[in-house]
Amino acid sequence: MAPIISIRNLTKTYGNGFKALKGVNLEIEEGEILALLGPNGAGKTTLISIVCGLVNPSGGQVLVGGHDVVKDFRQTRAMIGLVPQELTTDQFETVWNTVTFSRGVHGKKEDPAHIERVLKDLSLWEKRDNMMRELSGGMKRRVMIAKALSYEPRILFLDEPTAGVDVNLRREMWQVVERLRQNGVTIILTTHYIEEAEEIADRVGVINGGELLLVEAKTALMKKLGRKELRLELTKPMAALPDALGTYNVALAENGGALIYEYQGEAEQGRIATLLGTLAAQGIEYRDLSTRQSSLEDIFVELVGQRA
Ligand SMILES: Nc1ncnc2c1ncn2[C@@H]1O[C@H](COP(=O)(O)OP(=O)(O)OP(=O)(O)O)[C@@H](O)[C@H]1O
Repeated sequence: MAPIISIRNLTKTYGNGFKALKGVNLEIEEGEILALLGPNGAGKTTLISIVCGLVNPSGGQVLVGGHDVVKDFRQTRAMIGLVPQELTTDQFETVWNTVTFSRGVHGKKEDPAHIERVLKDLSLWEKRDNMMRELSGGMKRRVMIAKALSYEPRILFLDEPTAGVDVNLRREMWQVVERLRQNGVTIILTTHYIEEAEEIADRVGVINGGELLLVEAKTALMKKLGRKELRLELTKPMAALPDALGTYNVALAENGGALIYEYQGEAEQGRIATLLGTLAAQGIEYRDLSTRQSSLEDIFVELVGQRA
């Protein structure tokens, strides 16, 4: 199947000479959820803005549904819903009108049944006659999504959908995204929260300094780059590592009270049994044992050299 979005050798140099994108290649399949991670100024918003036709590329090409975003702007824009970071609604308008107007602005003919479905899906139906200013922050964000869905886009861009919202609201938003995916909408979201990408994305792209460092299925990424740690709580603390453990990637922690073996991939995992055998042979006893997998956050820090 042809990808719904195809980005080829995309570059963007702003008027002041700043290179915000340096040759980005990316294909996005219909129905997937892609999370774009990157520190401030990485180029995420620039990339989204070009795909949405709001910023002109300096070089390369973007196809949406097979159409060029510059030449066939109308067709491509109609396929995309964009939920920006800032809340942009009239505070004295009702929820119903806000969402209905948005459909009209995008040139679609009235369809109250569709608006009703969208509002119900986003748990906004009870609030349809309330004014925007009467809503909580989380509800306002959901109205922003409803506005984007009002004209039935096949692709939805969410620019930092949960920036600054509390944990409960964040979880609620993730459920909304999951429901949208079940309806077949392709979703691209930018986020600073690694946990968010870990929770809801199928694939993760990491952008830094205008370059897409990698884009990979989340599970494959965790498998490939993720490290594991085996931790043994020792019965008797050790002052130093015995020579017999010299060939293993082990270290002492907690003033010699714990032994940590860091490993990556199946081969190193296979050495756990030998390591435990060596410990037994040395008379080193432990009272507890646990393993921990490095998170996407650890992987990100390693790639980008800083936190998201
Ligand atoms: N109109 C502009 N003129 C000049 N430079 C710009 C312009 N817009 C963005 N930039 C620069 O391009 C770089 C990428 O910006 P962009 O907004 O795409 O980053 P981002 O990854 O979305 O960051 P954030 O996470 O902070 O939103 C930044 O260094 C920014 O200062």
